[in-house]
Amino acid sequence: RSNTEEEEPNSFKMFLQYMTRLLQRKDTHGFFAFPVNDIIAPGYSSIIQKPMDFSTINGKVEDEEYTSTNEYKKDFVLMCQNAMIYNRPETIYYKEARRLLHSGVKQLTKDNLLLMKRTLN
Ligand SMILES: CC(=O)c1cc(-c2ccccn2)c2ncccn12
Repeated sequence: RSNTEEEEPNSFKMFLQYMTRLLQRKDTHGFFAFPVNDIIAPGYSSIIQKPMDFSTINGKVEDEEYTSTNEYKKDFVLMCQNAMIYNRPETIYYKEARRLLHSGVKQLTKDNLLLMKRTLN
């Protein structure tokens, strides 16, 4: 390659950035855009051991902390499950998390990922 890896964004990174855009579009209220804080969610930091949100996921993609789609998928599922642990089932946060989880996991299935990779190359 003419220039070094650092200068040319690698295709895996671009793939994860594309996937995150697709998933984040489903979060229409933006509830999952930033870390949940204890002011809007009392006691959150003592109930949820491993918080996760899209801004953190985007940061990890940027810093190339994901070496596989499985690691990436784990953080997405963690983000949704946290919301289904902290929030009661009748809340909009719980319902949005469940919807996001189901549609996101479907999008991250093996064959869809393969399809996505093919179309991006
Ligand atoms: C994701 C989540 O659990 C969440 C996001 C939010 C949220 C996120 C942005 C704006 C307003 N609320 C929230 N508020 C109270 C309790 C829980 N939450």
